[in-house]
Amino acid sequence: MTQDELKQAVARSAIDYVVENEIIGVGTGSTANFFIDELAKIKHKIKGTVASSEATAARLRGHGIDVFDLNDVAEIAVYIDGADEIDASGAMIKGGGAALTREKIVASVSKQFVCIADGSKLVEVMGKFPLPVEVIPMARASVARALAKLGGTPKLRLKPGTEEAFVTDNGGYLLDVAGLSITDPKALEAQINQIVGVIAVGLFAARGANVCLLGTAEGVKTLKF
Ligand SMILES: O=C[C@H](O)[C@H](O)[C@H](O)COP(=O)(O)O
Repeated sequence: MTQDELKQAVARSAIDYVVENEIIGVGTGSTANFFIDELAKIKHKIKGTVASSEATAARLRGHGIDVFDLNDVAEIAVYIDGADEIDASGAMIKGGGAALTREKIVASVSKQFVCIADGSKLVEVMGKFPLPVEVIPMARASVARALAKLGGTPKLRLKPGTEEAFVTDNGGYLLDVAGLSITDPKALEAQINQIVGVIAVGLFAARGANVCLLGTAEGVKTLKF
């Protein structure tokens, strides 16, 4: 099976976690896109969605699915999203698709977090995938120095094919931090949150996944945390 087929399989399985007549939080990225396409088939069964990025909002609306502003929503039944890495405790690295801050906000108000990923995303120790950190542009260099002190090698994310900084939906910059071996994700998340100028870190440990649907050649495996 190709990686896309594995992603499609978990996206299909995630439909079982959609709560009828409720608001669904929707993530960002290639796996989340497959989920959106599946959600479109049962759109009449849900109240609507909250999106974690402009790209996701556009794809949802393109399917005729209602997208609410989070400020108009009191509660989200379930948040469904991909991950760049996930460990055995349900902690994740996210933000490869640049949406980490809004993803973290939507996840924080959701009763359940269902992570959908192909099997290659499950790792023993996270950190091989560079950890994305969203920063206020003027603090790019000072935050980079603080991250280097934690043992990482931060690199400013650029717009593909240019020398210009990539700008997020929130007007932030992204530092992708390589070389970390994340043995205590909760502690590192708390430490990075303390750095002045950080908007959000793509480490989802304090609020990790409740369930992970993992696409493997033997079928979709369900991990519960
Ligand atoms: O910002 C993007 C998100 O955190 C994605 O969920 C993550 O990058 C995984 O993306 P994909 O499903 O494309 O591998």
